[in-house]
Amino acid sequence: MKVSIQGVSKSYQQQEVLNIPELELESGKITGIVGNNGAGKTTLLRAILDLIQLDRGDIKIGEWDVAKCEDWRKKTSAFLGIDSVLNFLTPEEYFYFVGSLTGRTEQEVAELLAKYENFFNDEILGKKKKCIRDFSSGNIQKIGIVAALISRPAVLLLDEPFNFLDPTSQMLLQEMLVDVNKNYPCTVIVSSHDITQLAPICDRAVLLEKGLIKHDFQASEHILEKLSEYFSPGRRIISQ
Ligand SMILES: Nc1ncnc2c1ncn2[C@@H]1O[C@H](COP(=O)(O)OP(=O)(O)OP(=O)(O)O)[C@@H](O)[C@H]1O
Repeated sequence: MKVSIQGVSKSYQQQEVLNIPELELESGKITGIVGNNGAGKTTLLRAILDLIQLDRGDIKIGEWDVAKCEDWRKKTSAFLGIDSVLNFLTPEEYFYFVGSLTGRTEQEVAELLAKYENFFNDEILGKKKKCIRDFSSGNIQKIGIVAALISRPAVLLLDEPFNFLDPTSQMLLQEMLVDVNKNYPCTVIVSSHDITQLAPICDRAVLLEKGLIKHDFQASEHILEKLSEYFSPGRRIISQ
């Protein structure tokens, strides 16, 4: 399912933080959203999820205008950081709750969780009454990411999913994203500063700078090399 962005603008205190005349994120691709601090990555993801009111513009998921209907929500999942996880629940309670929202039985959720056993590394499930807030940041991150995968969405948005994860878990997450993208199939939109983890799995990387699309790299253009060049400290000094 594609995501279409048309004539979008958002300002805070008269400062425009997002201005995207046109952007289409193709169905079934993995798109990376990259940019320096404050570039507008989270704002873009929140706008796609209709969590902020735009000053102008339209965003569609499939044929659904996200601001005008709710149907797209059944096909869309997101992880927007560890603060967005219901941390007073145990992991199991949270997974079954999220599953119930999309009509999954406990058996279906349990089967899906078994698929992520390796990612959980025996740290998440079966911890009795331990609430999510008492887990480490990396493990809360894992809980939030897997919860977003439970509905097997047609569109998946992840904000900084590699944060807090150990190197093995980062590699497993790469495999998980490629798996959902190819096998379900799912349009994956990932914002991250971690270009070494992100670039190898991306079909495309949209680079934001001060709310504008500065570059739009395709996989054939050696995304990691281009991004490494863009983010090199030397370049920032030269351009100042
Ligand atoms: N609710 C808000 N009120 C005021 N300004 C905001 C608000 N939300 C975002 N901004 C501003 O919008 C700009 C873009 O923020 P955003 O969080 O989208 O950037 P980002 O690319 O995700 O940054 P980072 O990499 O640091 O997480 C920033 O200047 C930020 O201060």
